[in-house]
Amino acid sequence: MAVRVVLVGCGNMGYAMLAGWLKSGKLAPSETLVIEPNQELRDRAGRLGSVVASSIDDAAGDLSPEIVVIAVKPQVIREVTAGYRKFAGSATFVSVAAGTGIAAFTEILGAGAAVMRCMPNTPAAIGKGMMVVVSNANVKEPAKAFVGDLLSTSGKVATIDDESLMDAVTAVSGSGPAYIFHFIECLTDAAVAAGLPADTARLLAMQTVYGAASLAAESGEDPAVLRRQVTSPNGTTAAALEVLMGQDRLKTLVTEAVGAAKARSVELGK
Ligand SMILES: NC(=O)C1=CN([C@@H]2O[C@H](COP(=O)(O)OP(=O)(O)OC[C@H]3O[C@@H](n4cnc5c(N)ncnc54)[C@H](OP(=O)(O)O)[C@@H]3O)[C@@H](O)[C@H]2O)C=CC1
Ligand SMILES: O=C(O)[C@@H]1CCC=N1
Repeated sequence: MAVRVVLVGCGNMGYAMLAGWLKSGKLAPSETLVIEPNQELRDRAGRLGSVVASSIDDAAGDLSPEIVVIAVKPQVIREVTAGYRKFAGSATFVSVAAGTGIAAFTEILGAGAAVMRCMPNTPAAIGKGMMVVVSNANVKEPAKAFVGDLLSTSGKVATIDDESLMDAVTAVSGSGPAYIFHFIECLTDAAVAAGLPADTARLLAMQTVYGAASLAAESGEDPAVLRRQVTSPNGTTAAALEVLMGQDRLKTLVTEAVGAAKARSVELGK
């Protein structure tokens, strides 16, 4: 089968998306070409059945991909993207890099290049990702639909028209899984400090976050209502929430954290 999608960079994010796409069956492994210099990561992609190469120049055959997904670090994105200029006339480029704007890509690929920016997150690997997409005017409807279809296999897809919102998106859903993982770490440590064995502590922390997020998502209920349903007057939850919510402690911390991530996204784009 001909290669339809070239994935450039198969680290944490690239692999998470690739795994999601292939698991869905919407793309055959042989329709994906992974360019990744790191042999271990290349082999990992190869085990999913993707065609792999260490550089685009080493990739065999005449390629005419529909989509080129750029999933390398923002620090190397310009030099790496320049190596794919030859596909700019025919393929749609999809960048998942934090910060780097569409204008940076059209500077490198030419003003007529079709460029989409997507901010995914790592739960994409199990089909539970959040992907936010913005496109330039050169992206044609069929390519937009194909990318949207592909991304939807990795989770929920939202489209925005205002690219400047991408810094905030990155700070919330792009980086967000790390905040939740850290919360699980903290709850686990607190459970151990409260006397539970380590494996029980981990199970309780994980299942509680999973259950609470699932209930919030599936019930569609306002999280504040769900919170109140747990909180008996003068009970245990009220005691804990006084610590977390008193003087808006957690809210202040989360707002500061999201602000720091957003500021860093802006910086990465410079
Ligand atoms: N991790 C996440 O949760 C998210 C990441 N992103 C974005 O995704 C992008 C990738 O991040 P992440 O996956 O975490 O980073 P990783 O470092 O895990 O992955 C990037 C990979 O690209 C490889 N690479 C370097 N140069 C080339 C090249 N010329 N051709 C092909 N591959 C190359 C790197 O190899 P080597 O290490 O050997 O240089 C590395 O394996 C970033 O731009 C980030 O902003 C967006 C949303 C979420
Ligand atoms: O930390 C980062 O810069 C990337 C972007 C969003 C998640 N990871």
